[in-house]
Amino acid sequence: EERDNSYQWSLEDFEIGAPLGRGKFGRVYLAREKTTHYMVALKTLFKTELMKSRVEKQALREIEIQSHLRHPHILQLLTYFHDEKRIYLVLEFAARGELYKELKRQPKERFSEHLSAKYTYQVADALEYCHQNNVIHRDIKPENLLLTHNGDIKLADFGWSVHAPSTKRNTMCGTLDYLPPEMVTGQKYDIYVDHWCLGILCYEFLVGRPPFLSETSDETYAKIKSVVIPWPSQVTPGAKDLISKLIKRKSTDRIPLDCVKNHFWILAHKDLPN
Ligand SMILES: Cn1ncc2ncnc(NCCc3cnc(NC(=O)Nc4cccc(C(F)(F)F)c4)s3)c21
Repeated sequence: EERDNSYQWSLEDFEIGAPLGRGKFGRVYLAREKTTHYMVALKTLFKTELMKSRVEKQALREIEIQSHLRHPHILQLLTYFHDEKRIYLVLEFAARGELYKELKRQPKERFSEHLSAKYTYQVADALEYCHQNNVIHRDIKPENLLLTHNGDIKLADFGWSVHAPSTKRNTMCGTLDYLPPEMVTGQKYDIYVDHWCLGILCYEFLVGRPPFLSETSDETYAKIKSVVIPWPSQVTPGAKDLISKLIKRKSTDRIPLDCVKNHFWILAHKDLPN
């Protein structure tokens, strides 16, 4: 039977498969839509958990933001529904899973210049599209990047995204390593927070750990505010040039995303065979 847009999806429409991951608020399962056998990722969010952490508005904002974004490197929110206990996000399935697991699987837990440039390019492309739609992702890190069966990037989890500009705090403590100075000091911030995170991300791809990683969060904060980047030998001059142009204290000094996509180091490495 035809399903028009008013069709109400429910759990009965899906066969639930293996768990794909777990988060604070619920789990992600591989699932198959019964009539088309289309594979999806089904993310469950427990309403009680969302209410306890007072993030239910955020869930609605994510659904609102995600349902208007369409881009090859953004994980698509296909639809959503809820029952008395949970909200369900029906997401595009990224068959090669979480990028950070791929990073840890690498011989020296870091990517080649080719993969680092390819992934940095694809994230920049997705962020440029988000910013054109006035959306700041705010939570760019390897844990929020997924890989398709072709090995292409899907930017996921808009659970923390907001419309620019904003002063909303990233109240849930994830890793501090990706926080830019303006968010650490609670100032107003804008789309350029994503540029900072892209620089941290590119560094982590090449080195295997973020530049300000420290034993304690106080040390991490201090390093973020100092913006002193350690440069291990494997970071080539081209990569250092790009990263240094993104990890800038003054948000408006961070180069635009189209300059990232056209940077000589990106162009020299993004299309090379592995
Ligand atoms: C692991 N894995 N492997 C393959 C694969 N394919 C697709 N997806 C996967 N995983 C799910 C990726 C996500 C996409 N969007 C998300 N969105 C979210 O988690 N939102 C969210 C969370 C907590 C709190 C809030 C709230 F309420 F505060 F807003 C919102 S998670 C896959």
